[in-house]
Amino acid sequence: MTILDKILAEKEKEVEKLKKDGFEQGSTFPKRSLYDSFTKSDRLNVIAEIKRASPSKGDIHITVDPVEQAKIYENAGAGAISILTDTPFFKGTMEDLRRVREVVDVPILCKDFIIDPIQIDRAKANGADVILLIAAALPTDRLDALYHYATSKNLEVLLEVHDQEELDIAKKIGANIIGINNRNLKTFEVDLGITEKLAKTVSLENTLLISESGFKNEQDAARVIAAGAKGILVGETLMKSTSIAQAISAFRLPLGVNNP
Ligand SMILES: O=P(O)(O)OC[C@@H](O)[C@@H](O)c1c[nH]c2ccccc12
Repeated sequence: MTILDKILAEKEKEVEKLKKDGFEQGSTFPKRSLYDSFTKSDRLNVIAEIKRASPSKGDIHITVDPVEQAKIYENAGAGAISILTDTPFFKGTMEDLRRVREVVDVPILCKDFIIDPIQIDRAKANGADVILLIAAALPTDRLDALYHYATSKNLEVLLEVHDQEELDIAKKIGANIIGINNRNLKTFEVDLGITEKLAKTVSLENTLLISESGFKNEQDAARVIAAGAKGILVGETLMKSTSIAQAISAFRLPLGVNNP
C-alpha cells in the first residue's frame, strides 16, 4: 500500500463523516482568479504554501500561525496562497483556510485530496478560490466529474499530474490550469526534470502551467521558466525560511522570451 492509498482510504472515512454531520455554510466570497492574475504577469508567480507537516518530511513547522504566515507571504510578493487542509497527514485544517481568506487579497488554493463533491462544497463555503484535483488519486470519469462540478460552482481547478498519461487525461478534460508535480506521491522522489519533460507536450497559449514541489532557489525557478511554467508551488522552503521576503523575491524572475 502506498502513502497515497493510505491517504485516500482516510479520505473515504472523512467524506462519510462529512455527509453525516454536514458542515457550516459560509458566506459567499467574491471571485479571485489565479488564471487571470498569473497569465497577465511578466514574472514567475509563487503559490506560497502553508504546510505544517507532511508524510515525506514529518514536522516542518508545527507551531506556525497560518494568518501571520499568509500575511508575510502576501507582503513578500506571493501571487496566491495554498493551504493544506488535510489534518491526519499534513496537520492542516479548513479553519486555517477560512482564517487566511479573510486577511489576504490573493487567490486561495484549497490543498487536499478531493474525492467527493461535498469536499468541493465545503472548500467553497470556507472561501477557496481554487481547488486541487490529483489525477493519480482518481479514475478518469471521477476526475472529469469533479473538475466540471468545481468549475460549475465558479471555482478554478489546479489539476495535478506527474506523468504523460495523467497529463493526457488533464488535457482531454480541458483543464486550463495544469500543475506538474515534481514529487512522486507514491515514492516521494523529487525531480524538476519531470516538469522539463512533460511541459514539452503542453500547448502554453491556452494553459497556465504550474510546477510544483522541490523548489529551493532561483536556479530551480529558472529551469522551469525555461520549460514554460508561469508559476511555482513552494511549501517546505518557505515554511523553513528565516527570510521569506528574500526567498520569494529570488523566485520571482522575469519570464523572458522563451516563455510565451
Ligand atoms: O514542500 P514543497 O516541496 O515545496 O512542495 C509543495 C507542494 O507542491 C506539495 O505540498 C504538494 C504538491 N502536490 C501535493 C498534493 C498533496 C499534498 C501536497 C502536495
